[in-house]
Amino acid sequence: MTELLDSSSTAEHPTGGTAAAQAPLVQVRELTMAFGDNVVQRDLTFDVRPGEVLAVAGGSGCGKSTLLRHLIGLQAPAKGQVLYGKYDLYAAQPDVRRTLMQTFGVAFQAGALWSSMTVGENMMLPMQVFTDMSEEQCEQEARFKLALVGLAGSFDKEPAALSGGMKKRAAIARALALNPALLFLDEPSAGLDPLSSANLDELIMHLRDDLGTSVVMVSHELASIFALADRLLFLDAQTKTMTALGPPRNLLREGPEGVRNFLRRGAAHDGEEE
Ligand SMILES: Nc1ncnc2c1ncn2[C@@H]1O[C@H](COP(=O)(O)OP(=O)(O)OP(=O)(O)O)[C@@H](O)[C@H]1O
Repeated sequence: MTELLDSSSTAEHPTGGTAAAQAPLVQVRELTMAFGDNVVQRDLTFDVRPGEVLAVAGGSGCGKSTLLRHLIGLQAPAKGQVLYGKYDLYAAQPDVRRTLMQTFGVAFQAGALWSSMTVGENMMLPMQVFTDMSEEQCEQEARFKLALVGLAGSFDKEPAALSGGMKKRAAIARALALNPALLFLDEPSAGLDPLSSANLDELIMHLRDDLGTSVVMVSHELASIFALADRLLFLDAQTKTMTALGPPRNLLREGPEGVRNFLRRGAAHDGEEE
């Protein structure tokens, strides 16, 4: 497995200190993921660092979405651990696990808004369920989060009235409801036009650079990977394990051949010379 050094790992970071010096938010250790006897990926070991965008890429069916499901507590490992601080997400007591799961936000492809509620009500729901904030505070916070993602005027709208790009932004705003240090996104820009996709990239950059939010993002969009990702985790469908981890530009130059071939398709977007 190629692990290339991250030249930015000692840079000053908005969360304070340096990204490399801080304890990882998530430690994945020798994780094997399977459906019955069908092993999807084995022996995955990596960290999610504070304040980084970690992109997860690889060929179709290699297990990217399955990995996200393991990271957020939806699917137990066949082997190995997903650690949040000192806690193993799958061995923790139910109350600890519930608390851990409130430390991250999730905006998945299928994570559409509830159509029976307005956008604002959708935003307020997690706050009403998980905090003791008053109705007024929830509304204030929901309006703030919508403004953060550029949807200040959408509080009273029905989800059906939003465009594809706006729905994705709204899903991210809802994932931010409890001010998570970590956000999981599954193909955030899939199906968006280039302009909406670039706007979404900017939003993710803003979350990382200005709020210090860590983002783990499954993405097929090479332009987004080069624009956003501090590191790329590459899952190989053939060998069924990770074959590279590092900054995308480093992997483009020095990664294993399969990873270089994968990234080369996107280098043109980035003006990257080989
Ligand atoms: N519920 C399930 N039951 C059995 N096998 C599954 C299930 N979900 C996914 N798989 C299999 O696990 C493997 C990984 O699927 P996954 O959706 O995680 O891949 P992916 O990398 O996200 O794919 P894509 O890029 O096409 O979205 C695939 O072979 C898939 O067929």
